[in-house]
Amino acid sequence: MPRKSQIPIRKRAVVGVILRHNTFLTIRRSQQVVAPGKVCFPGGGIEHGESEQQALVREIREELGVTATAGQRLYETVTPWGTSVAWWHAHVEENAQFALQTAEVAETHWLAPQVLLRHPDLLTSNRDFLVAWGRSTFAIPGIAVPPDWDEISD
Ligand SMILES: Nc1nc2c([nH]c(=O)n2[C@H]2C[C@H](O)[C@@H](COP(=O)(O)OP(=O)(O)OP(=O)(O)O)O2)c(=O)[nH]1
Repeated sequence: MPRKSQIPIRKRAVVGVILRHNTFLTIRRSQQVVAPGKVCFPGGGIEHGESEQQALVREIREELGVTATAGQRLYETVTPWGTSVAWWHAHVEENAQFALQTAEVAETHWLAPQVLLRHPDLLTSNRDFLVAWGRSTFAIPGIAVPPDWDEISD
């Protein structure tokens, strides 16, 4: 997905990339939201007057019931449906206990990058994000691109 897009921006969203022991925190979206059952990162729409960091912390609190801190801004994409997505590294405490808002989030899983990339229910825009990471378009602090990445991302 190109970073500079001709697609008109209709909405802005923020996504949290949270790591633990070389795995990503992923959510399975509930059946009641857009893209039901898809697997992606926590996140959501940026409200009027909110910064990306504020939206990131609010969305993670609403969806997972934990307090996150924003790390660095990793990347930016525009989805084919016109949402500008800011991808942020984020942190939660090692022993944080999630309290899921089940109307939005059906379940959480810590997934290795290779598992996430090959996940049959992965949100397509997240595949683009992972492929861009594998091409070193940007780095994610604390995790290296797996050596077999090229073979599995073809
Ligand atoms: N949550 C989330 N959204 C993503 C990811 N990747 C991606 O392209 N998006 C897009 C899908 C949506 O267009 C937008 C935000 O999605 P959303 O459905 O979770 O948020 P929303 O604004 O509809 O709902 P809300 O939580 O703000 O109420 O970002 C991802 O990994 N996680």
